[in-house]
Amino acid sequence: MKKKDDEKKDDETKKKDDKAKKKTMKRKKDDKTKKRGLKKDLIREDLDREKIDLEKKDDESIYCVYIILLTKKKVDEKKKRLDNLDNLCDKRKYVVHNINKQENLTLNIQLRISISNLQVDNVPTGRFLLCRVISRFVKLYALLALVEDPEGNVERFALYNWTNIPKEGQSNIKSINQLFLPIGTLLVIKNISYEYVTGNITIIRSNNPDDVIIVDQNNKSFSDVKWSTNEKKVEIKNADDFHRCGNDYFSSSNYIAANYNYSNGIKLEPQNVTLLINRAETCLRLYQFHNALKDTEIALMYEPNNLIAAYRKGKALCGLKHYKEATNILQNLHQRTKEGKGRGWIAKCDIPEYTLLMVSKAFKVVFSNEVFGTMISDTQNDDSLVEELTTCITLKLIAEPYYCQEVYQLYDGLNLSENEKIELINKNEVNINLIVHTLLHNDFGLNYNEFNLKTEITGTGLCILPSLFNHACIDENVNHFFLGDLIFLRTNRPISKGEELIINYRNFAFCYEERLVYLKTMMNIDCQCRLCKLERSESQEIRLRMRELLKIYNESIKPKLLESHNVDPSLIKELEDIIAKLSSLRKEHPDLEFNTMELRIMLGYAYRKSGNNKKALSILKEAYDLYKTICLSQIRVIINNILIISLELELFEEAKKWVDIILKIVVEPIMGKLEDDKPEWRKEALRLTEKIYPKINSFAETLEIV
Ligand SMILES: C[S@@+](CC[C@H](N)C(=O)[O-])C[C@H]1O[C@@H](n2cnc3c(N)ncnc32)[C@H](O)[C@@H]1O
Repeated sequence: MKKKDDEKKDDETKKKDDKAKKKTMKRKKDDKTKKRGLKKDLIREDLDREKIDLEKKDDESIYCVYIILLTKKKVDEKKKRLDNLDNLCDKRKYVVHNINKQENLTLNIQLRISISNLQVDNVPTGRFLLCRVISRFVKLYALLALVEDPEGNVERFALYNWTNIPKEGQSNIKSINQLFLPIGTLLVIKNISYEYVTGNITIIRSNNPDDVIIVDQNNKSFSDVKWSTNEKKVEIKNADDFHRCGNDYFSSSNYIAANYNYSNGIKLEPQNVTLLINRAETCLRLYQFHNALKDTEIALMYEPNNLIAAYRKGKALCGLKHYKEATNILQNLHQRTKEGKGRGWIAKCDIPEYTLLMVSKAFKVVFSNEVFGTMISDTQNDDSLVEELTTCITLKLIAEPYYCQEVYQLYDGLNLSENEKIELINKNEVNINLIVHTLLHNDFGLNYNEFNLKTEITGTGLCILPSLFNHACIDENVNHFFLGDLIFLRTNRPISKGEELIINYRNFAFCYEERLVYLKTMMNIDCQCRLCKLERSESQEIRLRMRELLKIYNESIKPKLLESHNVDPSLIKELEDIIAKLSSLRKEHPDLEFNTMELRIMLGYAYRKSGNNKKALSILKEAYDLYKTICLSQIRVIINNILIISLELELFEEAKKWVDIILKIVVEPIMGKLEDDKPEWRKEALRLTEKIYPKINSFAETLEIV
């Protein structure tokens, strides 16, 4: 019975509990509905009002609604302002509050520090950074944005310890979408710490909101400060300007600023493939693989055969660890390029003759007089020069490892897999093997060992952008020329849009076998120039015959001519005979008949030695006419000899004409096309040759040209 009573009691209690539970649930439901109603009301109200008084609300969720609301209202505007940090940031919307007080700005402008003077891991005491926000802030582990200083330096900026839930009773709180932190906000930051985030990526970090002063728009404290980008902004008008500006930042390794400029260009020309693939490269370097992938995919939509876009897409996929997809793309790319030349320069528009394409400062050069303590150069010294260059570059990379990426991006001939290469590039590790191989394929001789010219300083150097030019043994359309450690690249004829820009790596003797050793064995070049094609197509018999004739010249004629005081006329006869035979073997292609070039110079020398200067002169002039459009380096030797003989024959007017010809050959790659009808060019040109080819100046002095 007791048991039954107890059970009854339990039932009643249970019923009461259930009733209470139901009541609580209903109340909760009502609360929720009320809150929803409140939110709806707020949304409705806010749609009508531009500003709401956030400080009055204390419920975090209401702030969230506010942000969503703003997002809805400004969705179009925000789409336009696609920020590159978007992919990294937390997509939930935050309201972040500044809890510091606006300070009275009595800062001494002398204590302002520029971004370029910040040093990693060194807090500059007493100094402050004046900067302005140039990108939207995003909330990641901190609040992140880009800032620029008055000098135009751009850097990442992270604000730590800013609360996103305001504490009760706090005044002076602001949300990131309200009064401060939009693009253009002027900030003063004290106690700045400058750090590496990963690799060589740096960031300005502020740990204490009290160190950040948001300069009121009406505050005139910094009204005298000139902002370099204000001036730039006036100048920048179109996508090309942004492109150029982006490239400038890119070459100084400021990938954030480069990205920012490319993005501005893309806003103006969304279908500009070059801008898209350039921005993709900046994203890759900033480890923003998602963004890089997006850009390359858009670029490939417009230009499905764009190899660079495909290559960068492969790299982005690697970065995202989609290895299978990346391998497919890169293998396909390898297939498409393996018979080609790899990267190179292609004309994007018609380029007129004598256009200066590039003046590039060498990454590093070494000169023969630095290495050997002498001005005299010879072939044995070439290896020592390259060794010295290897040492210098290695030391430079040890001291400044962030330069590794610049050097390692060049072709190295090591056949590393894409991943291995990317890993090496990302590590910034000094790798001697890679440096040696990179130099092997990219070093530039500063002066070639020319026929008996032993008075010039030679040298060798590594140049980054010029290293992307491919080679042709003849018909190169770009000439390159060194002045100190600057390399000048100038077109030597009009170039049409789409044509490849080509240089001649080495103007050495045009003997096929000799060239083949250099091209195939050393440089891994399967040259398809007119000359190489012709030589490949010639029969074995013709080749053997040529070799035989050249052997006779080298072994039994040349040494005798050089050594003997009196030239035996039969030697001259023999030499003429060989020249005639060699020419007849190429009679169908007289313009590609280079085997006789040295022989013709030697014939002129022989006639001069035997006292027949007139004959010597006519032989050399004939040689000049044959090769003047093709072989620049040897042409200088021919003209030198013509000049010497003309002076000996006292043909002064003629000699002056030849001084003009050689002056132009030497200085036009640097100065551009010289106009005959403006005689003042001679003075300028001779000032230049004094430094680079003083031999001409001694001729000019003898002839009293200046
Ligand atoms: C100085 S790099 C030139 C840029 C290189 N194409 C790249 O992708 O970085 C020299 C290398 O380019 C390639 N190259 C240059 N000219 C070439 C040509 N005419 N034919 C084939 N490959 C060439 C060879 O692999 C050579 O070792």
